[in-house]
Amino acid sequence: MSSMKQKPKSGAARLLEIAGSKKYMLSLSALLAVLYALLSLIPYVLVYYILKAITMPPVDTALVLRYVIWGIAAMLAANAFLYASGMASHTAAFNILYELRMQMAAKLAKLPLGFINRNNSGVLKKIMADDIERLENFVAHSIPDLVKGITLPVLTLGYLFTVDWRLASVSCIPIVLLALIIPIMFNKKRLALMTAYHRSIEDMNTGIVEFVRAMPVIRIFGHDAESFERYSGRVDSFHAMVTQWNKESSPPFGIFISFASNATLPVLALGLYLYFSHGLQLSVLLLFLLLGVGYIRSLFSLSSLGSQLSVISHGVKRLDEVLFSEEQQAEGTALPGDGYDLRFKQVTFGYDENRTVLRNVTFDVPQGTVTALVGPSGSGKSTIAQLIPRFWDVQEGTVSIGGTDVKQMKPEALMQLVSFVFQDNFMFRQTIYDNIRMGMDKTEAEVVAAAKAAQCHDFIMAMPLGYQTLWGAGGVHLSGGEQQRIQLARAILKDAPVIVLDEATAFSDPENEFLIQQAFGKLIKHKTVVVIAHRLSTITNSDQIIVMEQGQVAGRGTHEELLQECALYQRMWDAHTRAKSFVI
Ligand SMILES: Nc1ncnc2c1ncn2[C@@H]1O[C@H](COP(=O)(O)OP(=O)(O)OP(=O)(O)O)[C@@H](O)[C@H]1O
Repeated sequence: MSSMKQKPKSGAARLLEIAGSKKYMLSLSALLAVLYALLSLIPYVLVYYILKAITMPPVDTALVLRYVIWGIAAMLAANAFLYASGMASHTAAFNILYELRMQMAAKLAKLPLGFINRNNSGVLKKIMADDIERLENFVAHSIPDLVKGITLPVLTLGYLFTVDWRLASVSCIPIVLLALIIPIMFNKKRLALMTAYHRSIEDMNTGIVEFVRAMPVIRIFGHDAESFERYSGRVDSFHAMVTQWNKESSPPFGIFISFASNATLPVLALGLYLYFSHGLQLSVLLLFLLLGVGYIRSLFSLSSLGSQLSVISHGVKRLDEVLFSEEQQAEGTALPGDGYDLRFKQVTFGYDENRTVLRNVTFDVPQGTVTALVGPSGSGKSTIAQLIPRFWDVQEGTVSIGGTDVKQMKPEALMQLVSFVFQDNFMFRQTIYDNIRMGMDKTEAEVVAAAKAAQCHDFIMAMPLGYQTLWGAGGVHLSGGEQQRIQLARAILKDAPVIVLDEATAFSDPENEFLIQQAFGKLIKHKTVVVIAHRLSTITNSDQIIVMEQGQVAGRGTHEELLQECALYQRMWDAHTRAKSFVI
């Protein structure tokens, strides 16, 4: 399989490159498909000999019987070869699927974690499961079909030319037609249309999923499917695309289908003429009526191969976008340095080359202190947070903990150092106990102590099997606030010296606010903490507040200092106090 560093090929070339990794298996499958094609012709040829024998008395019954036996034997052998060819191509296909999935998994492990967050799990699942699965179709079916589709007509027509060149020439009409139509069907314009068509199917599917997810909001605001533009727009554009596709592809395809379906007529017309006026043998005429059009079926499968390939290539393109995307820089080997001071030094970062999101950001978070990040939406707070556990790598400057650049640190050591409390509460389908322990090397007493500190113990004990209750099993339900506290229990158990926390996680649920604040207090005690703040009142006591504005540090200090010195902070504080006095 190709090196991850080269630029990927595209279309059929890339498909063949992928298939090429199991060359021998596929060559075997192709060879067996050729043998199938050869043997599957024999019964027809024997029927011709039988007809010849019985139309020319005296009939040699022993010979006819021999022909019948050979015919049956050839038919059985042909099917055995077809089976073996399918087995070989399927074995190759499943091996390729396995390898690609392993490559994808290995690649995902090397990509920045932020890449996985950005491409939501649904998209990655689609690539790893559906797009790779489609390749099975190409390798296991399309390649043998292609071999059969070419070999069978060539062998058939080759043989027919040895019997009667005039009728054989007329039998070639469908092939000539296909040769003329294929370049028209698959010209650049149609290929582009085909790609647009598949993209429009995907857009529509995404629109459908969004529509279903957004149903409560849509209903509350009194909308329906038509007024939900993202849905209706996509359905409309799919409809327009199908109409255009039909308009463009129907004429050439229609011509081919109607000629190919009536291919018997010219053979029959010429055959009858030759039979009545040039003494053509009846057996020859029947042979051509059987074989002269019999090979057309395999041409039909060839004609649909093009559109199948386009669907598969589209999926492989998406797969390659992951397989060839830039990996995180080589893993560091350094162990954490002294202490847990966190330092951003002249950090510049953008998610892509075209747009800088953080510009020259410098600040220190001394060990054991709390720093709050505030600023308008989109100012870069979450981006700063994500750079600490190296979800992304900075383009310029350094992020260091205890004096060691996080890029130089051993990834496992960095992960030990930092707890990142996400906004999404992710629960695994396993017991509550394992959901807290998360594979960490901790004792049961430690797990329970963490659950108690996070104010989870009581509601866990009220569940049917306590800590051993399976999350996701029927009837097990936890409120949003309870799930947040489980998340805090995980972080407390991990006991990492650096904590990155999205304030929304800690305080978003008013009912649980008191309990969550208690858990939060236990979590951050004596830790180096960076908190992304959404409500200013909760962070006025922080040791330090960093005010972000359009990716730059606009102010730094304590609440009182910033009220004196930072105009943006003053405006934010005013807005906050006004909002608090707003009563419905
Ligand atoms: N994964 C991503 N890929 C590309 N751009 C991103 C990504 N995440 C954020 N951005 C962009 O980076 C900029 C800073 O976003 P960021 O989420 O850091 O801001 P924020 O201050 O945390 O905003 P909020 O308070 O709304 O969460 C925004 O313009 C945003 O559109």
